Amino acid sequence: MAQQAVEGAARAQWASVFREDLFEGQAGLVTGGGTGIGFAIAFELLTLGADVLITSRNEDRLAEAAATLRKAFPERKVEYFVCNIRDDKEVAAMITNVLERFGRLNFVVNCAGGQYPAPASAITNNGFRTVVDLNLNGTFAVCREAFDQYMFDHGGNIVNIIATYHNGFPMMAHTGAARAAVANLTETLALEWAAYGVRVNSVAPGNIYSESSKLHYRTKGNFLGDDPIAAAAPFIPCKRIGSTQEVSGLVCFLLSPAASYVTGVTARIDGGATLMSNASYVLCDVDNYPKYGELPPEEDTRAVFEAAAQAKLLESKL
Ligand SMILES: CCCCC/C=C/C(=O)SCCNC(=O)CCNC(=O)[C@H](O)C(C)(C)COP(=O)(O)OP(=O)(O)OC[C@H]1O[C@@H](n2cnc3c(N)ncnc32)[C@H](O)[C@@H]1OP(=O)(O)O
Ligand SMILES: NC(=O)C1=CN([C@@H]2O[C@H](COP(=O)(O)OP(=O)(O)OC[C@H]3O[C@@H](n4cnc5c(N)ncnc54)[C@H](OP(=O)(O)O)[C@@H]3O)[C@@H](O)[C@H]2O)C=CC1
Repeated sequence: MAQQAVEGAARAQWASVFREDLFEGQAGLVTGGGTGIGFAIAFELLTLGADVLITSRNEDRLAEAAATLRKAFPERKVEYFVCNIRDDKEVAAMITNVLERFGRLNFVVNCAGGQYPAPASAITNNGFRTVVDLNLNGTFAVCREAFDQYMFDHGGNIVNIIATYHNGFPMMAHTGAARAAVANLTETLALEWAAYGVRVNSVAPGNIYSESSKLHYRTKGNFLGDDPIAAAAPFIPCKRIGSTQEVSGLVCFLLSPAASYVTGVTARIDGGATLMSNASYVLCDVDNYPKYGELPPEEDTRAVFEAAAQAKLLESKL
């Protein structure tokens, strides 16, 4: 969700599909909560009654996001804390800080992460290590600190945002390996921590419309122009990319009591994209697939379909 779009927007415009008091009395943490998917999750959790601390490296962006959230939710506690999740000491201090401010840590959403696109042969060892450090080691450090400092005694709920690494991840070898490892970590933690009343799940988004995803592949010289994530639409079964609100809805479900019997899963949210492995099946046109949340303007999507058709990568148009 573009932060600017929320600024000044009527709160009802972003209303959640869930019950308004779903997370009343709860408090928790969203890493990467100042931008994109993390911001949408923080926004929805606040909508549903929770107090939220957002964290990431860039203080200016965090402060701006927190100000926007406080304006939208004056009755809630919105806090921020600068933390590089690749630094173990900063992670420990960040979890301590959440507990000092809220006195509890009912949920953690690990949304901080990322990578750069490059063919495997062009990824240096240090580049690979850096991306693994961010997405795997950083996520582990946050989970373990949250457990040691609070959830061991009180139970809790963790959702890790990863990515659809399934069937390999061309141009993303580092993040594919790290995200697959987090999916496995999710299963192990779910097993070990069930006895403590802690659920641990992952959400694996496919192509999602966010400010940074638009920029993500630009260096690749993609044939479909400025928004390569959106350019994937013709090749996804539902023929569109996803919104940050759709990811947030799934996270809120997993954090809710309706998911009490769900632990250790990785839920894909990709419009069916990772099912595209059957060479004998050609995607049909789609004109009535449901939409939810902020998506690219219709004319941009149409342009993407026309460009794909012109490049003879697609027979049909939208
Ligand atoms: C179907 C699903 C589609 C999935 C699409 C996914 C979309 C998204 O994820 S959108 C979110 C995107 N947001 C981010 O990725 C933000 C976070 N990313 C980063 O901060 C960087 O990418 C980072 C993980 C590499 C960390 O950056 P930083 O700490 O600044 O790293 P260094 O500058 O110290 O570099 C370390 C190492 O990595 C090499 N490197 C960094 N960037 C690139 C690049 N663009 N191309 C090639 N190599 C890069 C860098 O050169 C260093 O290696 P050495 O040179 O060997 O030392
Ligand atoms: N958008 C998409 O299509 C997809 C996104 N994803 C993943 O979902 C997550 C959110 O993506 P999205 O919202 O689109 O992109 P963003 O770039 O907006 O989100 C990444 C967030 O992680 C934070 N972050 C990055 N590195 C660190 C670090 N070392 N320590 C703490 N925080 C850090 C960034 O803040 P700061 O720079 O201030 O540290 C930023 O808030 C990411 O993990 C992304 O890879 C997965 C699949 C698809």
